[in-house]
Amino acid sequence: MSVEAKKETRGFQTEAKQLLHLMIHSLYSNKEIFLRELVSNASDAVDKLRFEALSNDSLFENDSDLKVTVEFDKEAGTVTVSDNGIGMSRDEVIENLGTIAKSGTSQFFQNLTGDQKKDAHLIGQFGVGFYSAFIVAKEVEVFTRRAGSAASEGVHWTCTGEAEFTVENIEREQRGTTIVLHLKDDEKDFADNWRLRSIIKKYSDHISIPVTMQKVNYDVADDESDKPAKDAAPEYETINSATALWTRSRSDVSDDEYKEFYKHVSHDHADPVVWSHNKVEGKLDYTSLLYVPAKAPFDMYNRDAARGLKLYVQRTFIMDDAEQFLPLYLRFIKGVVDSNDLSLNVSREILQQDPNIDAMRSALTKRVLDMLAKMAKSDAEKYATFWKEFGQVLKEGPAEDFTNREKIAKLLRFSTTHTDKPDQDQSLEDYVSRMKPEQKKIYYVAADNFNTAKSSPHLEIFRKKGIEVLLLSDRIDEWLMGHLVDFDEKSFQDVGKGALDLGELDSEEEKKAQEESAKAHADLIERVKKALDGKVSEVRVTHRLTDSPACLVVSEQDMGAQMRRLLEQAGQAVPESKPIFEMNPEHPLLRKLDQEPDEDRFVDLAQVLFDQAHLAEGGQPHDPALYVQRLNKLLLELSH
Ligand SMILES: Nc1ncnc2c1ncn2[C@@H]1O[C@H](COP(=O)(O)OP(=O)(O)OP(=O)(O)O)[C@@H](O)[C@H]1O
Repeated sequence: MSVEAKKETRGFQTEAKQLLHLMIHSLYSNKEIFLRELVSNASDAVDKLRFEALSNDSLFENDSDLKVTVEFDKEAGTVTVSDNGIGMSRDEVIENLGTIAKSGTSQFFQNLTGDQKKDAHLIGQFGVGFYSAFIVAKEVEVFTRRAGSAASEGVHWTCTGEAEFTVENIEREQRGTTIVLHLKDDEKDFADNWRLRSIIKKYSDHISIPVTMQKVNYDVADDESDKPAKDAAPEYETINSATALWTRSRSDVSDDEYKEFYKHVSHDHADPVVWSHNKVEGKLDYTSLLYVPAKAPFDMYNRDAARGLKLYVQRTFIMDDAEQFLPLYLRFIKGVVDSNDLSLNVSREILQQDPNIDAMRSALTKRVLDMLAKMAKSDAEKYATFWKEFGQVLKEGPAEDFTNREKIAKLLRFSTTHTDKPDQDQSLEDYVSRMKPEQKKIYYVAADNFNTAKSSPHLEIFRKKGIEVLLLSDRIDEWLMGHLVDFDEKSFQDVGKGALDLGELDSEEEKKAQEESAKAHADLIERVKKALDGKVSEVRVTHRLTDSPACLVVSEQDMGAQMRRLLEQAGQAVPESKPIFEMNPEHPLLRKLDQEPDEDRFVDLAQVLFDQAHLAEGGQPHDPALYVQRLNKLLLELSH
């Protein structure tokens, strides 16, 4: 049955056009990567065929010698990459080569700065793929047919890297894909035997199927040696090692090979930061190769974003994004797991139910946590960069993974009053090593941003006594603290919660003085309580303040103030609770208040102090206009 050629010209999606333009310009200094990308895609296509053929042998069409072939024609100025993999249907060609249907694409474009250097870096994180062909080609032709389809359902796609591409149906005997690059005039040097071979060796050695090229004729003069042998039937030879990299022993794989393999599995353009390669034998039999990327992907916080490892069973590719092997808080890890125990027709559903997968998941989780701990120990600078990219995700860990709470806690980094800098670079072990002998708890303050945390009135007594406090300002921090409970047998204490109990950090005299102060100010406490009329649950004198007149505290059982604000912003119902108002009776304003005979002015001043306590912790007065009125009234009286 012949299929109508149906030639059509289509426009690229606008973003694809922009991406193409940007890529051609920003990757100009590393042009040869186009071959890596095309060979990588070809190898993925072969993996997919092998997988689909597990349940439908006929897809091999009597040709199960799976490989990628690279050819060139010096005179015509072309380089051709062919595979006998899964191929594409007409719809798939349009879908895959005419749109960039990736989540995060629009964020990517929002992040572009116009500065070519910075943007080149961004494009690295995005992955360049098929379009990189246009770095060296003025025109790209794709000939393809999906495995299992009729020869008449071949497809021919062409594009000159401008706004449009064409597609038409063609007859194609051979299943799989052939990509022909018509090189730009100044890139014709790529149509060269030795150049192509060395690029394949450099970037595609780890590809597990053979990457072949035509044999060269060594018997002729040097200038002829880059021409294919003139035999009747051309002979091909394999250029790469063609063994799955993870099956090789660690000592046989160079760092560069590990890095190139990472780029193949992750579609990332940048080098990974660290990796861990392990064979496990015994009850379970599997190999894993896990990588930590250098940069967080744009869609790390998108719930639907792809995550997980590439799963192989006895070296046969089974699926991408197998998410059952690692917990969500390690979703940034890339790599491969190859099991000898699973069945070749394993599905996502089966993976979810298999108890062996749980065992692998906890082993792989430990492996990743150990790899991170090792990096933190051996290279603080590297770890700091890692933390900047992925720290927020790791903070989800203690809530998700109770068993590894202690291990994860050791990996956390914080800002603290020890450095008073926004950089999160202090570990809990650092904190504990600096604790005073009498100190029993790890103190923290949580606020909307670093500056509010750092200037929180709750810290005044801690600063005076030289006690270190963690300064938390990430959205997830209070959630994290709710799940950490303790570290090194020391519990965590929010300095804005409950009555301040410094335990042995306060001397007996100090404790006595506090009790006496409370008694001496009983009248003032009553008056303020009346003035604040139902807005607070309690009024008391405090000794946590040295410079501020007053602050707010929530009771031990109540939700922290920062968590409350976050939930309110998200439109969630938050249980009603009133703060405790703590005053510093030694402060001149409080002394003045204590002696204020005019009841109206007393109420105004008490209300202003209450509203200011809200402001100081990054909150809002309940009635900002009324606050301003009261404050102005007091200021005017002052100037009389
Ligand atoms: N040789 C090929 N055979 C079959 N399908 C292919 C081939 N090359 C590309 N494709 C299809 O085109 C899609 C787009 O390829 P492209 O290289 O742009 O992106 P990718 O490989 O998915 O990811 P990345 O851009 O991160 O490399 C692929 O996902 C694949 O479905």
